[in-house]
Amino acid sequence: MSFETTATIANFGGKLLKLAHQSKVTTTQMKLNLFLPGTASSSKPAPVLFYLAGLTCTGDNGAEKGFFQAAAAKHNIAVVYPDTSPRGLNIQGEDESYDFGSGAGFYVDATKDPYSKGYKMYSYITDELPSALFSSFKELDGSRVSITGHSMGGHGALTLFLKNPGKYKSVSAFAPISNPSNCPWGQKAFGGYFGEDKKDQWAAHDATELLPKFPGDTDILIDVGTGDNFYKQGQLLPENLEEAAKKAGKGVKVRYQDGYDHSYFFISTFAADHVEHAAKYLK
Ligand SMILES: N[C@@H](CCC(=O)N[C@@H](CS)C(=O)NCC(=O)O)C(=O)O
Repeated sequence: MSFETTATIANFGGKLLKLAHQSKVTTTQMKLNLFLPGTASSSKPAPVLFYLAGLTCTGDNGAEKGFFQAAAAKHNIAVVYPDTSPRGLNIQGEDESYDFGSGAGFYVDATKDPYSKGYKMYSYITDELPSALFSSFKELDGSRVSITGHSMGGHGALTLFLKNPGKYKSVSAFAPISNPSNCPWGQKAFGGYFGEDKKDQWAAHDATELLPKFPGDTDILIDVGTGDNFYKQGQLLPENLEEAAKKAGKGVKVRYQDGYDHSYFFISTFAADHVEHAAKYLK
């Protein structure tokens, strides 16, 4: 599957590519950004960090405001910034709310009509997109891949890692939705994408439920700002994940960052730490 490169932007000694391609699973054109460090070549392919963005975002937010490329260039890591949902499926109501439909795919494969038509972000991110990228860009090393994300994308990073042991070398998250079955954002999304089958379908995409079932130990880095209004409103629930980790004897380090909010000012402050966390496992 071939990509169209719509822009090539010099950045931190490497380049940021703006890409578009046709997706079979979403049935739409999908856009994304790809940062290639200057050192990456077909003879020395770079390991890859996926950054999954949050509600209302596209692949541009992280690339423009996350400040990942500076640290990624230093560690010779490529960064992939996918979109957060299909665009333009013309499902009725798809564009009506900021936390469901467009910009809010939740990194799941919807099973409920009408969203089951193309809201397949789980298959897109875990399978179709990496296969397409690794066959098109020989500068990428598809055997060394890590994942991180913010908010809804933090939920995506955690659940994709926990559901696919061995696929990702490491995971970290910024202000992740850590227990979606128990917060308003998650309940709205899972109800709309899966229906009411909480025991199977909801639990299968909930980091707090998945963590105890993960084979082997984990080393999960999470940052949450204490000034984050969504944290204060109970949308993120990192304590539930910490509690599950404690009970199951798994490694989860949540750093509560004093005074930081939910924005990209928070993400950019700690981006280098998350790239370094991935770099430890991508060497
Ligand atoms: N628009 C929503 C907020 C959504 C929001 O904060 N989204 C986060 C991710 S969950 C984000 O990164 N927004 C885009 C940005 O800050 O660049 C509201 O009005 O409450």
